Amino acid sequence: MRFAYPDPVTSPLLELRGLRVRHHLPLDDGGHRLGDPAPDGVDLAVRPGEVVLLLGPSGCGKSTLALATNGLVPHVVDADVTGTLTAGGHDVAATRPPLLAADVAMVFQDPDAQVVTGSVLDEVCFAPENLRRPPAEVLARAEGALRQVGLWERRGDDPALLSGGGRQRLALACALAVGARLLVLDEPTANLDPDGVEQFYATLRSVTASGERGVLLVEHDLDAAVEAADRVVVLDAAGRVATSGPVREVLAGRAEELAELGVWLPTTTLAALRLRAAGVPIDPLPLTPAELTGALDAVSLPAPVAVQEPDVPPVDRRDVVVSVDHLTVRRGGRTVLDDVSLDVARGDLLALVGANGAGKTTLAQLVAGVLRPRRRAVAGSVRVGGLDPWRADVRDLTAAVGFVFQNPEHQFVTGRVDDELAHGLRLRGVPDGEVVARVDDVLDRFGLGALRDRHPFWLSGGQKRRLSVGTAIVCRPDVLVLDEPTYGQDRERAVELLDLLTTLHDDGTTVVVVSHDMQLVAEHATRVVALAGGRVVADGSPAVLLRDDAVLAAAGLRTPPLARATGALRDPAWHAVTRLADLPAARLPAVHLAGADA
Ligand SMILES: Nc1ncnc2c1ncn2[C@@H]1O[C@H](COP(=O)(O)OP(=O)(O)OP(=O)(O)O)[C@@H](O)[C@H]1O
Ligand SMILES: Nc1ncnc2c1ncn2[C@@H]1O[C@H](COP(=O)(O)OP(=O)(O)OP(=O)(O)O)[C@@H](O)[C@H]1O
Repeated sequence: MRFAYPDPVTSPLLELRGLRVRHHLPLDDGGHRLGDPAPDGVDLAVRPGEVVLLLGPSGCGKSTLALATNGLVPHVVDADVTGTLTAGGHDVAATRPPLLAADVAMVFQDPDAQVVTGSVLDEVCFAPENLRRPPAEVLARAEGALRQVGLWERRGDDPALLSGGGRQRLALACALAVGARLLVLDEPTANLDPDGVEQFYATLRSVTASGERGVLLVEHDLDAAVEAADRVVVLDAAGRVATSGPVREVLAGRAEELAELGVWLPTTTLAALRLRAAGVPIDPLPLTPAELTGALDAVSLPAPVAVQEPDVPPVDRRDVVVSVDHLTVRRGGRTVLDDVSLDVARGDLLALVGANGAGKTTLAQLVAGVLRPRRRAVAGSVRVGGLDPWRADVRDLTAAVGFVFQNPEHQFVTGRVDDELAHGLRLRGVPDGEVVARVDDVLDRFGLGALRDRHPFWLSGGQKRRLSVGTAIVCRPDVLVLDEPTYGQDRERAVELLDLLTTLHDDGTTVVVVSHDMQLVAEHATRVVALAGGRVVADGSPAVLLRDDAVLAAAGLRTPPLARATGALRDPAWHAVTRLADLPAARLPAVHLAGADA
């Protein structure tokens, strides 16, 4: 018998057998105890030319698995790892992370975690230089990668001065420039605008087209991912493989099962599930808007439940809680807000939308007083609940306005989850008994009770996000400003979070939320303001605005998936349907399919 060498063309680029990871949780005496396993006994393979999508509820071990592929777990993050793991042809357990760098390129869930240099171009050159590629090749690779993600024009800038989406694009460019055969991407589109998401998937297709490279993709937002992925592996809450197989077979074929696990499904699949439950015969389930249009055109449809007011009533001046008056702001030598005037009325649930770098975060932070500009850099003014947020005392300000950062780690100031929640209340002198009651309530609502003594940095991405929202709502401010609050969340948690925001809003809190998720905006916002190049380019009702192609194009946005599907239907009665809640839902199935039930 001849010895068979592994075939470099067809043998997997990544192969896990029985991978089990238990984090080391430090104890006060300097020792550690072991956390629960996540992932737990996972088998998975990525072959050349394939995009494999890894799904599962928050905390099930997706990021840990991703970090294990290049040895960061356990070489940098302490953990017990069992099972076997081969990546890019290396036995990872026996290889130090730097030696894997040429063959395994990674984009972390938190793009800030990987920035090491002072300029965008240097950042992209860094890895290929370290791999000792010739200078001309390094530059050519860097230019190619930066053009692919739309950052070539900003190559001279400091990465710290990019917007959140800009930093995410940079992290992707760095991974591409390495030229590794295996790419491991952990939520790479979470901060990208819809154009960026489209570009990202086009890039992914070109990366795998030659059949030599493969991708492991951890992603919550499936509306775009379904068209690019070949196979799916779904983990359950305990970190075990719940199901795996070709995308269509798993996401459409086992949709009900996945919804029950709390895993995202494409919006169109969710819509079809709801319609099926209301007696509309749709089989098989669609994965894309075009497939949903086709399925609905083939059956006779009941009337939709049109419940959304198409027009936003004019703002009543007596009820203005946030007022932005002719605000112009310069940052890093650029005008990032340009004569913005905006009144937010009590009771608005306002979504601030726009392309990466449009100025959303800057505006949100100025309103919340998190960013206090230098006099020379700003013209115009902001008032929140009668206060000037740039000069007000912090204690007064936290009662008026709460803020949730785009990157949750930017706001943690204590060493324990429960202290983090109590911090703002103690600062304001709230009595101890009430602090305990309010903290327990938030821990409970966000499923963080078992993690109350954990250091905030040792949480999963989704758990950090929930904690950051918790710290803002525990103070019960009149106005709550949130920058991308659902990124990194599984479906169940995102729905819960939005239900909670809707409840707070119904109870009288004014909510301003920055979001790239147009479906989420369609479902929950009562008003949408679109920014482009630092200017307000549209202000109105989601039902109207999110269908207006001219406005969406001007703001670099896209029609949300459900509106895209219904807008193309032959039956015009359905053209106004933008939300899952607009669908007839006579008999909702046991699984809670969306948080927007009217
Ligand atoms: N550095 C760490 N130290 C200790 N425990 C950790 C650390 N990072 C993650 N964990 C824990 O390990 C488990 C798996 O976390 P992981 O980040 O892999 O989950 P995930 O599936 O990526 O979640 P999410 O979708 O919320 O990002 C969680 O229970 C988390 O609290
Ligand atoms: N600290 C800073 N110093 C200088 N310029 C900055 C700073 N932070 C952001 N900018 C620049 O201001 C502009 C607007 O950034 P901002 O973060 O407000 O955009 P955004 O609309 O929130 O984008 P994203 O969707 O990517 O989060 C961008 O050109 C960005 O590069």
